[in-house]
Amino acid sequence: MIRLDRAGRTFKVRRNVVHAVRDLSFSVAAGEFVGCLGPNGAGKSTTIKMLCGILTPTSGTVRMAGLDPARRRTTVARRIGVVFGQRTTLWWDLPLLDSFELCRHLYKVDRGLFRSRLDELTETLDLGAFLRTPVRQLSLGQRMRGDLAAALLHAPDVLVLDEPTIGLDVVSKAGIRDFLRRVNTERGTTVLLTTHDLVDVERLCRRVVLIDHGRLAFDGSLEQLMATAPGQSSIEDVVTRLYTGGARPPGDVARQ
Ligand SMILES: Nc1ncnc2c1ncn2[C@@H]1O[C@H](COP(=O)(O)OP(=O)(O)OP(=O)(O)O)[C@@H](O)[C@H]1O
Repeated sequence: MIRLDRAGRTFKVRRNVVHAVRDLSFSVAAGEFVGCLGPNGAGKSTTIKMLCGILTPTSGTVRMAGLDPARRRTTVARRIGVVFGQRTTLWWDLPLLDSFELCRHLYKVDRGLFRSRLDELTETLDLGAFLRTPVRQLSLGQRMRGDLAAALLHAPDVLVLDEPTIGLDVVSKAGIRDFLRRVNTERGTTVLLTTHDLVDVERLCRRVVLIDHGRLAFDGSLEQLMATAPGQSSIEDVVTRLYTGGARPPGDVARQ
């Protein structure tokens, strides 16, 4: 469903080249729930942006549902749902319901299907009390639930999540995790989740890919991840060890 083959992305910053992602290869099969980990500046968001077609790789190839996201952006957009936890995709001044209606138009979702999906999402994400509230007046937790609903209204095959639990309290996080688990197990939606919250990973992901300095540093099951540091009992200790293993400054910068 998702495939990166030696994908790379550089950015020119004045006279420097930043290698945000380099030689990155991994794939995600239909129905998997995969966690994408990495320290700050590792290249996770850049990877996600390439998968969504927001950024074009400067080397290698990226495929989403067999399609090149940069060339087939509209088709790919209909197959995927995306949530950027740090930035809403909803219309700030509009009531949540109007944002959903705009999504319906953008994704050309049949009115009857939209109604039934909206009813289902309203119930499972408990949106009823604030459907008519402008997005700018929503709390972070309410807004995140709204963003998740917007990402799923067109029933995508793949859900790509960039830090969807950032800033949420423990109860809100638990609710979102429960919802995501159900989306994956009951609907069979493929999920790629980037997060710094290791509880998200422990509770949701059967497999983990770890990116460090733009490169793949680990790809395996949660059990295999834990086995990389025998004697460490918590995932936090294991991941800290992996992050600090070959520590280099973030954002590997090479002089041109
Ligand atoms: N548009 C851009 N222009 C220049 N450099 C960029 C750009 N976007 C990302 N970078 C750089 O690429 C590297 C990877 O950034 P990216 O946002 O992908 O990391 P990340 O793993 O998502 O980090 P975080 O966990 O902090 O969100 C960083 O060094 C960052 O500064």
